[in-house]
Amino acid sequence: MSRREGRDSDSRQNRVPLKAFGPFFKLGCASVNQSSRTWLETTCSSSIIAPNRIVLKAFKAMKAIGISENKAKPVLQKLLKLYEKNWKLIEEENYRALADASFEEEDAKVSEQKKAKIVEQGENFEKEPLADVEPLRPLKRLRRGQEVPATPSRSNSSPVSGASLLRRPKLKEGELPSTSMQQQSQDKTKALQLSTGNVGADTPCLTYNGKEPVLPIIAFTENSCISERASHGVLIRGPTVGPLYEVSIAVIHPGSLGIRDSSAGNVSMDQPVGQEPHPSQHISGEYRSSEAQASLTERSSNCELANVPEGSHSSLEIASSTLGEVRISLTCNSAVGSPNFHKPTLDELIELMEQRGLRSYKITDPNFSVMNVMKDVCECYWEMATNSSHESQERVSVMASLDLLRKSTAQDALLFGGSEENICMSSSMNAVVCACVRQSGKYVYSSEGLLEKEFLDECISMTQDPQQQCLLNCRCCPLEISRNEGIIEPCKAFFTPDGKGWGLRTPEKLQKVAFVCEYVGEIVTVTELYERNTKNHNCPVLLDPYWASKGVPKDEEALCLEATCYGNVARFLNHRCFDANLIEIPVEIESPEHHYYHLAFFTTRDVDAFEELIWDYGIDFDDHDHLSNAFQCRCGSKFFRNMKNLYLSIDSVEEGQAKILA
Ligand SMILES: C[S@@+](CC[C@H](N)C(=O)[O-])C[C@H]1O[C@@H](n2cnc3c(N)ncnc32)[C@H](O)[C@@H]1O
Repeated sequence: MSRREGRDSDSRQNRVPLKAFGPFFKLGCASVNQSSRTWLETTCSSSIIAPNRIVLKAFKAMKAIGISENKAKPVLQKLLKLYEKNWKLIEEENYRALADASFEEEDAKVSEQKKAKIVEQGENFEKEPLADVEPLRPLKRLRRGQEVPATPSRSNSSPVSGASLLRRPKLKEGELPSTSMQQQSQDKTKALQLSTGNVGADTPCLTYNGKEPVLPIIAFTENSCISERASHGVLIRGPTVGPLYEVSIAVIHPGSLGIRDSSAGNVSMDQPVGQEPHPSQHISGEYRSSEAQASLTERSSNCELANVPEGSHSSLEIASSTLGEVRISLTCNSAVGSPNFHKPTLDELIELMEQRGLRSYKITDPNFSVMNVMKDVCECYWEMATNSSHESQERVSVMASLDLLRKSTAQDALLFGGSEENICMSSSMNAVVCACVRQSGKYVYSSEGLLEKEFLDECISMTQDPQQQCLLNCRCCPLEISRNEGIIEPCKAFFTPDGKGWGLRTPEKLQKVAFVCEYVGEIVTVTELYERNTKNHNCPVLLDPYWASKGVPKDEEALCLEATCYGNVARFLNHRCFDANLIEIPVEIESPEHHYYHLAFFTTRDVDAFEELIWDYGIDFDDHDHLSNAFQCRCGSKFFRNMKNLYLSIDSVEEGQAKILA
């Protein structure tokens, strides 16, 4: 298994398997299929239920949480019809669906009553003197088509011209004031506890006096706290009275999670059955790396707005795959017209879901996090989109992956010390820092993230004619030129006069920075290298620069180049301490991940004709544990590192020279 594969499988293992969270997504905060999405709208006849033991058991369970048989019965009928009499679904989680649906039903009734009352009282309120009017923060924006009011600062008490003013409600004794943002945030915390059914006896409960819409505060019911419910559902209340507001719902944008884009996904409000969603309610995913950096708070505040039409929708769909196989949605009780509606922030929502996950589903994994789950979900349908034969999905996923590739390679190349204009993109998988992009290199992707036609044609012809393989690489790189035009030819092996065995030289004078040749050899693991136990080692070169930086280096994983048995002329290059006339430079050709590279030799200074070509092996001659101890250095450099063998070395050099002269 390659190093890359190894890492991928590791990360897969660390992933929380999605199916483990099945129930978590299915109820309360998420639904998984079309039928459950619209179950509240379904009607059915009462003849479905027979008063048998199973039914009585359901009623008993409802009674235990304060729902009378009379109330539970019609709801159960609907559910049975919807679930096609599948009792298993109804019995799940101690009749969770039935409980939730009963509450919804009840809320809807209360809402109707409240609605009438609020309208009536609102009319009276209009007649009160303006002196008492305190400006309140208007909801974010009025509905499309209405004028958008300027947003007054909360500290500024003077009303902003043209803004619609909302009134602060008068609080009854014992009620929580909501005059400061801090107070609101405390309220939110409490409200969050409330909505998960986790409330202490002394938990205050904000009530509504029925006069005006109040400051947005997270989900409270009017007369009773949500805590009275046994339900654990995430509840977002939308306004059902007064003007229709466009409020920001905590939409989790897959692309803003810093992960691969769930390109096929949509974010939309539920629509009544049979109705197409309005295009404005869809937010198509598009990966933006800058968004990926954004904090959670920023992300939530950047969310696009979704319409919450009056008196409708029990479910807010956060994300879905195009074909609807996967859906994540929030239960949204907009049937109850609570002017106390407060848009939950993403953090609040996550906290709530985590509490829910930990409590209701007894998740014991300390690393459980909703964001991880979301990430998994998005990754899952990313994969679905990638594998799907659906044309648009394919196109989107290809675009996204190219975009990712482009960004990551460009960023990596910059990390490698290049500048943007120096990034060579003349290969589909390549982003190397080199000057050739200035001469002929072009960016191979169009602005839409699609491959340039010319490049595509080139790739196709290369596939059809393997002889053209080299076209994939950057044809202006010295390495490619040398392959095609044979720069290596002038280098000749010769027997050195100073006891180093064979060496390499060129009959031509070489300019400084000239490319000389590539180091070619067998690719073996470090373990294999040691196992070979080659006595007369050529200098093995480690090919993975991150080998040691990834924790404990593993010899069986790290790859290196070994030229003892197979290689090119570079195998005759001898070592010189420090001031060698060649330098080895790693060059990326095919690898997009910067782990493996080719090794190219360039001159560090002008080199005379027939001067030996030498490079610094970079070995530590005092390190007796390693292969470097295999020979005694005779380079004769004044920066000689093999001090222990200094005299031996000089003797040998002189001896060798004497031999040659003779
Ligand atoms: C890559 S090979 C170079 C070609 C080698 N001289 C030959 O005849 O095949 C490396 C080997 O050359 C010898 N060698 C290279 N540089 C040397 C140096 N500075 N002093 C002594 N021996 C050297 C060592 O035996 C070393 O293991």
